[in-house]
Amino acid sequence: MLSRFVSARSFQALSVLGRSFSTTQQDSNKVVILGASGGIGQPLSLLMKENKRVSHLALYDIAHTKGVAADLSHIATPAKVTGHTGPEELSACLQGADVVVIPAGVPRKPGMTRDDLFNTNASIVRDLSEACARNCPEAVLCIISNPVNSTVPIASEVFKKAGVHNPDKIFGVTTLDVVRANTFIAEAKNLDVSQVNVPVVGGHSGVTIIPLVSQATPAISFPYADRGRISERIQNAGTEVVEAKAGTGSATLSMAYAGAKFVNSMLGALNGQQGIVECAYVKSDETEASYFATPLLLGKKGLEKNLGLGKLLEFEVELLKKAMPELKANIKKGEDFVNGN
Ligand SMILES: NC(=O)c1ccc[n+]([C@@H]2O[C@H](COP(=O)([O-])OP(=O)(O)OC[C@H]3O[C@@H](n4cnc5c(N)ncnc54)[C@H](O)[C@@H]3O)[C@@H](O)[C@H]2O)c1
Ligand SMILES: O=C(O)C[C@H](O)C(=O)O
Repeated sequence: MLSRFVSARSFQALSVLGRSFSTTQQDSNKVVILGASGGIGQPLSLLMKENKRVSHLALYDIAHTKGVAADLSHIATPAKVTGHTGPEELSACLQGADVVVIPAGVPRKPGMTRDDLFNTNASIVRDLSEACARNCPEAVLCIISNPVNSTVPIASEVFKKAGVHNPDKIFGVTTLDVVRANTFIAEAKNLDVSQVNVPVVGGHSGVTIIPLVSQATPAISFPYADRGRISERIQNAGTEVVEAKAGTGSATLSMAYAGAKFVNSMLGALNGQQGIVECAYVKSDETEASYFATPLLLGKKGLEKNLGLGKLLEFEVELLKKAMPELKANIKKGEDFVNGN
């Protein structure tokens, strides 16, 4: 009940903010983007440059960052933009950060799973997390790099090793799953998409993505077969984009939109806005998986209250059961990677 109530309020707050996710208020926040020259990094940086909550936008990548920063710096919005290239410029980029967003790493090609990215992206996220733990241990981390089911545990283990772990400040960004669920369900039911909010829980890969259509706002229902079809489409939406892009990458523009939405919510909460709820993948006691996405009430210190799973339909309980083995294996793989097991 609380979850419904808070979700609806947060949804109204976001509606008021409008589609650019900017506010009329000028806050003083440093946002860092690691992987800023990439397919997600560039449009996400553009959206962050437009956000009035951002006073300093610091962009880091191993290549092309100076050009992206110079380009964005000409936009007539208040955020100061700095560009940082290569490991020797990483510490300066991170110092004083309030929020660090990580879209660094390789994307999928057709035929690959997100777990197939582990070999390349695990060490990228580990090394960037080590730099965060050293330079901005108090910052909120928003991890986009796949496989999210494993990269979030990797970052947490790195922070634990450094003695600075705060589970309320490490988030796997699963907002794109919610954005897709809202879009597909609004289309199917001929609703105004700006009024639709569908929680998506679990992880961020295939069967671990669990849309909770029974908890949608406004309340909707589907016949059993349609419920199965729409849930599968939400679970496979990333693959739909990977196949349409035919070897040139995965979702970038919709991910930038989703990332900007999540970071704007986070900045709002960190700066004292109340009642902000987003689904994200965090350290969790809600299920037998030690990391799990659920609706979260955000606050001045990051995660304020996990709003949990709520009441599930039998259909959703079955989805949850199917997700567990893959999710638990992905989490263990990430933890073992850092701890050398
Ligand atoms: N969480 C989600 O919902 C979601 C959605 C879409 C994509 N993704 C993931 O986001 C990641 C990035 O996707 P993309 O399309 O932007 O890829 P991309 O290849 O276009 O961009 C990645 C960027 O990361 C940079 N990079 C590589 N190693 C780095 C390092 N050590 N430090 C800093 N930067 C580094 C590259 O130079 C490049 O600019 C992928 O892993 C993809 O699977 C996640
Ligand atoms: O599908 C991918 O590989 C990228 C991302 O996780 C997505 O959901 O679009």
